[in-house]
Amino acid sequence: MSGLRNLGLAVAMLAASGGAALLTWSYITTKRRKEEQKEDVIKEEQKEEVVAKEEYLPVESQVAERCMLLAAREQPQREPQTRKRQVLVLGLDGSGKTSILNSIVTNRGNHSTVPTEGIHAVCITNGKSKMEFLEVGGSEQLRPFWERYLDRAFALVYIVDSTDHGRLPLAKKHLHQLIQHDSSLPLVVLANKQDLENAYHITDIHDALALSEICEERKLFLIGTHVATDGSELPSSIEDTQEFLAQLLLETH
Ligand SMILES: Nc1nc2c(ncn2[C@@H]2O[C@H](COP(=O)(O)OP(=O)(O)OP(=O)(O)O)[C@@H](O)[C@H]2O)c(=O)[nH]1
Ligand SMILES: [Mg+2]
Repeated sequence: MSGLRNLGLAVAMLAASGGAALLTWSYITTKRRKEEQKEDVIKEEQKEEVVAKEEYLPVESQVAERCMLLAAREQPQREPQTRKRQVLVLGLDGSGKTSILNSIVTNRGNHSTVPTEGIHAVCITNGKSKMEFLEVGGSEQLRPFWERYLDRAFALVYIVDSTDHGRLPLAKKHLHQLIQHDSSLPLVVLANKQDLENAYHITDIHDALALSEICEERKLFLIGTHVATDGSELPSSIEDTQEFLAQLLLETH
């Protein structure tokens, strides 16, 4: 629109005062272009500052840093901001988020023994599709940060410890608060630790989390999972979750 306006202005000036006006106009537009370029640089710098500020929490894993470096090297051109490749992984502390992510990365049962004190990111490349999983620790101090990461995600994976009966109401409260922020974000609930004897069955988890109250328009899945303790092969439930997310990513873009 402003290009058209400039052209109209140039034609009018030419008609009125000949070639000198064209030179004047081209000088003005060159100057304006330089000013615009300068503004672009300033805007880019401001944007980077915002992105830096948005990294609220220390990145725990070196895998994440490597993943980000690789991503930066592989993609000289920035992807459009609308292209979301991130799966946000949330759930109360001890529910098994890191253990599940470690198992996906190593392709076998891989338990975590260290609570996540910030964020933990892993990058999975499957053929041409690349997906980032971002876990934010589930401790009480970190839960207020959870919702800040929702905007970047194309799906939310919410993990519950199926044996932590006493804290299911708390897990439910946080889940319902989170999904209020985005009415269409696909939700995958993993009822983890199904290997343990006292684990609630997924139908009990369905009821305890009041999943029937979640709007029908949202894609919602509930899967029973466990992480093998003996380092054996990735349980099929986790493989299915991974495949399902890859499919969701394809559908979303
Ligand atoms: N038996 C069994 N134990 C599990 C399973 N998944 C995780 N655990 C154990 O549960 C504990 C917590 O697992 P984490 O993966 O660290 O849990 P988290 O959700 O990442 O916890 P935070 O990082 O503190 O939010 C660890 O001792 C794991 O070994 C599972 O499927 N079965
Ligand atoms: Mg963790």
